[in-house]
Amino acid sequence: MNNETVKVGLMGFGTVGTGVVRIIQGHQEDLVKQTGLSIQVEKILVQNLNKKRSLQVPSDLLTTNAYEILYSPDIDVVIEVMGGIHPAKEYILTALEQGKHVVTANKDLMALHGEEILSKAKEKQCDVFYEASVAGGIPILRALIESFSSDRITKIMGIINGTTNYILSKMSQEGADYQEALQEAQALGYAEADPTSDVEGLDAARKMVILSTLGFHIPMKLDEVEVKGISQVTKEDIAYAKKLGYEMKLLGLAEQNGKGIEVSVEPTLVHKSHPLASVHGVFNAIYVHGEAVGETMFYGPGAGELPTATSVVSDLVTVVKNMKLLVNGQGISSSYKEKKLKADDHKYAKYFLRMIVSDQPGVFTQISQALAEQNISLATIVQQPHPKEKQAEIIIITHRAAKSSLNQALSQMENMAIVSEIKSCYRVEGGEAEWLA
Ligand SMILES: NC(=O)C1=CN([C@@H]2O[C@H](COP(=O)(O)OP(=O)(O)OC[C@H]3O[C@@H](n4cnc5c(N)ncnc54)[C@H](OP(=O)(O)O)[C@@H]3O)[C@@H](O)[C@H]2O)C=CC1
Ligand SMILES: N[C@@H](CC=O)C(=O)O
Ligand code: NA
Repeated sequence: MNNETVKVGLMGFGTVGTGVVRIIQGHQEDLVKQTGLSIQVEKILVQNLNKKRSLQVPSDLLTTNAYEILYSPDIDVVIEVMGGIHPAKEYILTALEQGKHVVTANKDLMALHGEEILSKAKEKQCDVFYEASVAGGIPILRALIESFSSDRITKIMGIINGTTNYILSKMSQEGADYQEALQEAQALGYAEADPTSDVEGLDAARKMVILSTLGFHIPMKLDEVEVKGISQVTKEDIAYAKKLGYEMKLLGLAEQNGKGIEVSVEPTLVHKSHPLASVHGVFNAIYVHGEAVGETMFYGPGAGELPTATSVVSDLVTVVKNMKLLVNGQGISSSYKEKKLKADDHKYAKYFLRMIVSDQPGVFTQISQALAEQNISLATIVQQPHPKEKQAEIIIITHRAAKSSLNQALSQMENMAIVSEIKSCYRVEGGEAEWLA
């Protein structure tokens, strides 16, 4: 940094990188007013110098040589928006080793190697901020770190993947086809380079690692998150959910009580009276419950060029303000609480079950009995006709039950002669079950 300009090395010039350059250029006057310094993009790392780009920049700004950024004495801050683990991790660690501050949107990396990166930053008295990594444009990480620092958070529940919310909304509202909706999300720049991580829930799981680590002050690990994606969700499931007054959402859930902590990502039926049910398209929302504050909710765009870049550039502004105050690296807090994961018999939820059974007397009784034996009581049980002769479809919504009990009841029902197939089983949040109209 000279007295007037902070120089930035941008690693990645795709969806988010392009937005970062647009915002730094377009909002320069405000940035100068807020920080007292001008911000200049000095170099941009890309893979392919000849690629056609939606934003033109002088050709000497682009490079394929990361060292021109990492070892440049002029560059103060590195913004990593390339994605992936390698070489992004090595680049970030090198940047910190060189005393450069880092802003990243990389949840894959922060979920897996966040501890190592933050501890290197602390050692080097550098900042590392990653607001864009969770829920693109929503300022949720800063809210957890700063705004809730006086409270004890008990539950974080969120729609934190824009791609899957876009797909589920299109399927629910327009009856769109799964593949068609996924392709649209890809064309809009919402999906990851490999969209499997979006649709199989891994992207959301990585974000839940970040949210639960910051919210509960524990070192959460990715393999401790139970993950189920949306690729098995059918149009029938979505239609039944709607009939019963629910929306199908891919929900991330992190909950803690005296029995421990549970963190999961799974398709969930959210009752229409719950604020998360009205979050559609690429929008994300995170519901946070704190012992003192009670219920709060944060809503906004979860992906896309400018929303995500807004978070990146706001992190950059914080770095620059810290540089002026000489306090870089001082705000990094470590996980100081003991982590205890809940066993399945302490994980409670309501469930939606759909199964194909023989259409004969006594079926309801046998199914209800299998559930009652596991101490699971029913809120709703409905029989629907099934196109196959002598078969019927049963839809159940349970009251709150332990996960271990539900699993036992499911395996018992699977072995019953009257049950041909258990089609689906989803967690249910909010509302009371209603009868099918
Ligand atoms: N897209 C979104 O809405 C959001 C994305 N994120 C995260 O932001 C990051 C960036 O995402 P996004 O902008 O969508 O990704 P893109 O695929 O659009 O862009 C990636 C950019 O990085 C460059 N790049 C990739 N690998 C290398 C490498 N090894 N060496 C040099 N350059 C490389 C590419 O170069 P080239 O252009 O030459 O191919 C490209 O410019 C990811 O971590 C993503 O998870 C977070 C929130 C929202
Ligand atoms: N692929 C992600 C992008 C933002 O993190 C999503 O769809 O939410
Ligand atoms: Na965010």
